[in-house]
Amino acid sequence: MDSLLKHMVDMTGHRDHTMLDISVISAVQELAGAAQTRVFSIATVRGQQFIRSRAIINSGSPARMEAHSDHHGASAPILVCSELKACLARHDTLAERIGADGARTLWLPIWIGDKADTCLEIVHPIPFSSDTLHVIKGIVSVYRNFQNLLDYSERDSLTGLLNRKTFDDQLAKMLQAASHADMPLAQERRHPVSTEKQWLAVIDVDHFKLVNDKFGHLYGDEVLILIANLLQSSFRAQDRVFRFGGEEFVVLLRSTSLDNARRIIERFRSNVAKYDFPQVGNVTVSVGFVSICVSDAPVAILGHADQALYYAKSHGRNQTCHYDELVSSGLLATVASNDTAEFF
Ligand SMILES: Nc1nc2c(ncn2[C@@H]2O[C@H](COP(=O)(O)OP(=O)(O)OP(=O)(O)O)[C@@H](O)[C@H]2O)c(=O)[nH]1
Repeated sequence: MDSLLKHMVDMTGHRDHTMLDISVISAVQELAGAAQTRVFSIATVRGQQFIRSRAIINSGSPARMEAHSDHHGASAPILVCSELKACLARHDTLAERIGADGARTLWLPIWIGDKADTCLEIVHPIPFSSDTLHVIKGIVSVYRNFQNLLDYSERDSLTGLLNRKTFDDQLAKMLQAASHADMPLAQERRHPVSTEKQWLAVIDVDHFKLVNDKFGHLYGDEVLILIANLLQSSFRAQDRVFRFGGEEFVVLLRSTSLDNARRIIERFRSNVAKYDFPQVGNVTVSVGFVSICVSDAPVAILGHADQALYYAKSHGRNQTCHYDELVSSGLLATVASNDTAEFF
């Protein structure tokens, strides 16, 4: 019982999804005496379900995060766990596979509302006793509630998008991980190591004050919600969309080429321009984007994207501008300061 309480205190002491994952698999592993415990994400891409391992613990070893770049490998079609696929289709909470040697693999999807995008997997050489199963289910319930709470604190209440604080955390983590690992971030702006990079786009609704003034704040709010929906449907599952504040949004685009980044951003911009907003009619957005360099400070990366956005705003709006192109064509100037570049 002491051990269970210790794990509960540990799990609920975290303010971070990764640490919560690590503590839940450590708790399950110890309390169930499992051979292996894993937590993975379940994502649907073009109608197909995939699983992606997030953290794992093997008997006798410490728990660890599953390190992988955001784009390549690491995902497996859910068909490798056919029992889990069937369980998800039934909206059920438990699936089991019995191996030829009698070993059990247990899957416990974490349902939040009618969505399960996280699952625990426990491998055990023999069947679990009903008491152990009861404890595991209890841990899963605490994990689900706490994940729900963390999710709530990371999101903007109007649009449901990730909020500014989450953006700050995720960009800092992305830069930190890239500086320790061989991730496809540009090392230096003039010498990219790969044609695939991470990108940051800042999006601002054009003349949004006019929408509020003419139609009122409720219609203004509805426009923001509909733009958030268009953002989520226009970008890919591995990209991250944030509401930065007011009528400004930020997208982190993962591992793609300049041409792809531009095409995806332009697809979104034109989706907004074509959309018939109830009552309000036509709304447009301007976008500034930049490649993320591991050597740049977050404030400099945002500053560059903002400069490109400002250029788009002051040259007609309803357009996408790429920071590096503006600089190389002489339309924006940079001044080298101590360790970053600044603009005037
Ligand atoms: N309805 C609504 N309005 C908001 C919200 N947050 C910020 N705003 C409004 O967004 C407007 C932003 O106006 P400005 O910064 O002047 O920019 P703009 O009118 O979009 O003009 P440009 O950016 O130059 O195209 C202000 O009127 C804010 O009150 C919100 O959550 N809901």
